[in-house]
Amino acid sequence: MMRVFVVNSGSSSIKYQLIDVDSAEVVLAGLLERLGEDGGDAADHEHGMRVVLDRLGDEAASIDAVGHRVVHGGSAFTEPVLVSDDVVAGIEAVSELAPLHNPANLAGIRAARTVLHAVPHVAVFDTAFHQSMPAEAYTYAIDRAVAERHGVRKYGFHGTSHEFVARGAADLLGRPLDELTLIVLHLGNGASVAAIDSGRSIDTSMGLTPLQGLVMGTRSGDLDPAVLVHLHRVAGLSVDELDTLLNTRSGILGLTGHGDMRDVTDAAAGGDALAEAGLAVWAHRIRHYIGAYLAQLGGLDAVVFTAGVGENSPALRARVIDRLGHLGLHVDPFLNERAARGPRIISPAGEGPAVLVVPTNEELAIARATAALVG
Ligand SMILES: Nc1ncnc2c1ncn2[C@@H]1O[C@H](COP(=O)(O)OP(=O)(O)O)[C@@H](O)[C@H]1O
Ligand SMILES: CC(=O)OP(=O)(O)O
Ligand SMILES: [Mg+2]
Repeated sequence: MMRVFVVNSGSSSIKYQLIDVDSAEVVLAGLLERLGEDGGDAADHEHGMRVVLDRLGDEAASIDAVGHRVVHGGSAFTEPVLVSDDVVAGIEAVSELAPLHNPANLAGIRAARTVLHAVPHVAVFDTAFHQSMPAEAYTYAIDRAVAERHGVRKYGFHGTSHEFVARGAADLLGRPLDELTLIVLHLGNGASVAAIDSGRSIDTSMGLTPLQGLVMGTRSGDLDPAVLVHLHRVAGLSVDELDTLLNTRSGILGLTGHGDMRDVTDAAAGGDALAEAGLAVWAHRIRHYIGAYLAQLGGLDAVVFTAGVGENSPALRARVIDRLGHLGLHVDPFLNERAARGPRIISPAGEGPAVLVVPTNEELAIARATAALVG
């Protein structure tokens, strides 16, 4: 029986779960917030880890290994690794590619290694699953020397989720993963699409950073890169202001004034024209990627919805799929709308690709990867 303590460390929070890997049981889960702020749960990540261990009480002694979510692994990390001083240095080396995420992930790793020094630690990367993309998919068409010098290419994120969900889709369809072509829509606060051929990612919508691709809660996703130059020149926005605009004041929030998809769907249902227009842009972008990835895959067995929005909103799933009947994609209103939680098929039986809902579980996937590595 192996127990893995899973840590998802953000800049001001630590999310954690203690998971019994064999039974997939979550023994304990929690969240520390507002680290470093007045009245927050702890002064810094190391104090935070000590607070977490206090909360675990007697269960702390049962931890066999620690699994850490690391958002950016650059090109160096193609699978989960045992954390060593060299690995910490390697993660640090790619941190400038993910300034919003990696420094916080590293703070969590350092704190946890100090406080839980007797057990092995494993880093599991969001980027790893997408390292199978071919060069034509990950290459940006800019000067090669500039791109190579600065590590500028598409990396892709949410890989732990895309891989977990692809396996779940194969189980649900009762077919081997290596015979399937899948388009996975991870629609949470951050959102991305992956084209998966025979269990391998061949393209994905996020890029150098988690800003590219779909319209997200607060992130713009795709735009003409000249928008940045234009706003700098005509509006005088600085680099930091542009960064903040695109990452925190754009996306659904920027279009509708609401950051939470539940509020947007409520507002649209109540006749709010901006909410309706925002959802139209959101769905248009998703359909754009479904069409592109159908072409790249050369065939399609299933479209799979996952994460907060994808798992919980029948109305938004229908909004995406209802205009894709010409591709053979349909949702059955009864199957789509019925209250259910587990993996399920929501398309009518018959011809054409299936449409599925497969709940993601990044923490369980990290726990399993950690257990597999420390054996
Ligand atoms: N019933 C629902 N209808 C629409 N959106 C929902 C529903 N339930 C959850 N969501 C949305 O899911 C998003 C959060 O998804 P989640 O995968 O938990 O994100 P993250 O892990 O990136 O924080 C929020 O925007 C929330 O509004
Ligand atoms: C990589 C990323 O966008 O993660 P999240 O969805 O947790 O913001
Ligand atoms: Mg998420």
